[in-house]
Parts: sequence; C-alpha cells; structure tokens
Amino acid sequence: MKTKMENLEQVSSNKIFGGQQRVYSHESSELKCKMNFSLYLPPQAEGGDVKLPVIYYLSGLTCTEQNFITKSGFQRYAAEHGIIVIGPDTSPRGVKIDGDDESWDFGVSAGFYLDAAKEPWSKNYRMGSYLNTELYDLILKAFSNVVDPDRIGIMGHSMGGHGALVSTLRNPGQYKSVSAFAPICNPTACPWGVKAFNGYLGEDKAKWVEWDATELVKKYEGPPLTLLIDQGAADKFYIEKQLLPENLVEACRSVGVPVILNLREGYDHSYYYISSFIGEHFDFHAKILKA
Ligand SMILES: N[C@@H](CCC(=O)N[C@@H](CSC=O)C(=O)NCC(=O)O)C(=O)O
Repeated sequence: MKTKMENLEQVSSNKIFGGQQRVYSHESSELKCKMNFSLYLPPQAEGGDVKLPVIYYLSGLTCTEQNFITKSGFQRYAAEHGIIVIGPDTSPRGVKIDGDDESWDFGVSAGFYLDAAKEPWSKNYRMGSYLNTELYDLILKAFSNVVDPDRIGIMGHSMGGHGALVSTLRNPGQYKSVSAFAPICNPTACPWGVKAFNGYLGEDKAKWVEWDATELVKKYEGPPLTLLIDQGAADKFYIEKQLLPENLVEACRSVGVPVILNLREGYDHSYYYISSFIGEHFDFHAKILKA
C-alpha cells in the first residue's frame, strides 16, 4: 500500500497473520531527530477501501519500537479484529545530551511520553507532543485511506502504560479506549517518576501533577471512559512500589471513573506476561472501537 507522505521511509515489511508488520522512519520536527515507528496493517486493510480502528501501543523503559512487535504476539489478535496498530519509539534518538545514556530509567529509551520543561532536555524531549500531535496527525494523513479517525485507542506497558493513561486523560476524546499493562500509575509518588520528573520538569511540583494519571483522573471531565489496568502480582517493580495501581484505582473510585484492575497471580513484568494477556486487551479495545 502506498502512503501519501514524502517524509516517510519504509524500513521493513514482513507478512504475519495475513497482514503486514512494517517499520517506518521519519524526521520529527518536535524531537528534532529521525524516529522509527512500527505499523501493523491487518489483512482487512488490503485494497485500502475500508476504514479500520487503530490502537497505539507505547513501550516501556529500555525499549525501541521492536520489543512489542517481536515479543508480544499481538498481530494474531489485531488480524482477528481488523485493527491497525502503531508503536512509537520511547525517546528521541541520535541526539547527544550530557547524561542521556548514564542510566536505563532516564534519557535515551526513557522519554516518559511527556514534554520536558527543563534544559537541556526541553529542546528534544517532547514525546507528549510528538505522540499526541505530530505522529497522530502524520498517521491520519499518511494512512487516510485505511485509518478511521473516530476509532482510535491506546495501550502501553510500564512507562508506556503511564503514557497511555496520561495521553488519554490530557486529551479528552482523542483516544476512545485505553488499557495498560503494569503501568506507572502515580509517578509523582514512585522513585522512577520522581527521578524522571525532577530531570525533565524541574522542581516545580505543580508541573508534575499535569503528567500523573492518578492526579489527572481526579479532574477528568471528558467523555465517559473505562480504564483497564493489568498487573502481575509477582512483578518485582510492583512489589518495589514503582507502579502503585491501587493509588489510581482509589482516585478513580473517588470521582466515579470506572476502572478494572486485573491482578494476575504469579506473573512478572516481562513480555511473557504481556503476551499471555494481550488478546484480552484487544478484545476490550475492539468492544469499544467496534461498537
Ligand atoms: N534493565 C532493567 C529492566 C528493564 C525492563 O524491565 N524494561 C521493561 C519496561 S520497564 C518500565 O517501563 C521492558 O519492557 N523491557 C523490554 C523487554 O523486551 O523486556 C533492570 O535492570 O531491571
């Protein structure tokens, strides 16, 4: 299938479950660097005469666009439901900033899907605007023959789960369905979040709450939404209180936002866990996006 944008380069394409798993690259104006993203076209996209729902999948710390497409097995379910799936990268790439590769939970591969406010990060680390405006608009334009702009959902894992929740709550109506695997639910109250927010946003905690799902849900006034949260009970990051799903559930209940928390006995934080339940998440999104 041809796209309508010259700023897009196809990096790879592999047939899987009757559809095409592709990777594209493009020059990002928000991030000021070249970025990859993955795109799965289910078999129903062939011919380009029907508009299909879309799900964005946001990966976690240390990931690129590759982890989800090679490890989760999502393509079987996307093909069954006829859903296009987009997977952005997790941070700007090829931009050298002092300290950007010193730790695995900050800098490269750890963009936290927010717009940094503090120098030197604020010039490039604008993953919030990149995801929710630049890439979102690019997909609508480049794949306008197959993408249904009114049926777009989002999901993610860990840092990407935080990104999915925050993107939905900050942009009411843009994503019609949302789910997350082991999300960082309350970053202002966990070590990963405190480190990232201090680094990217600075010391002003008023800025922090604007990127924290547990805080944002308390003020949510958009269209009705049900949050699906999945959590492995044996996940070391859950046990170490990096994820704090109970805080999000409590905040949702305090304001009457429906939330489902599935605690999965014995499962950890890995893609073994994600691949075990990815089908259930596709069922959840399909029910909303195809209603
Ligand atoms: N290096 C870390 C472990 C890193 C890790 O578990 N990353 C997760 C996301 S964690 C939250 O955002 C991940 O998805 N990894 C990629 C994969 O393919 O599994 C450590 O030392 O513990």
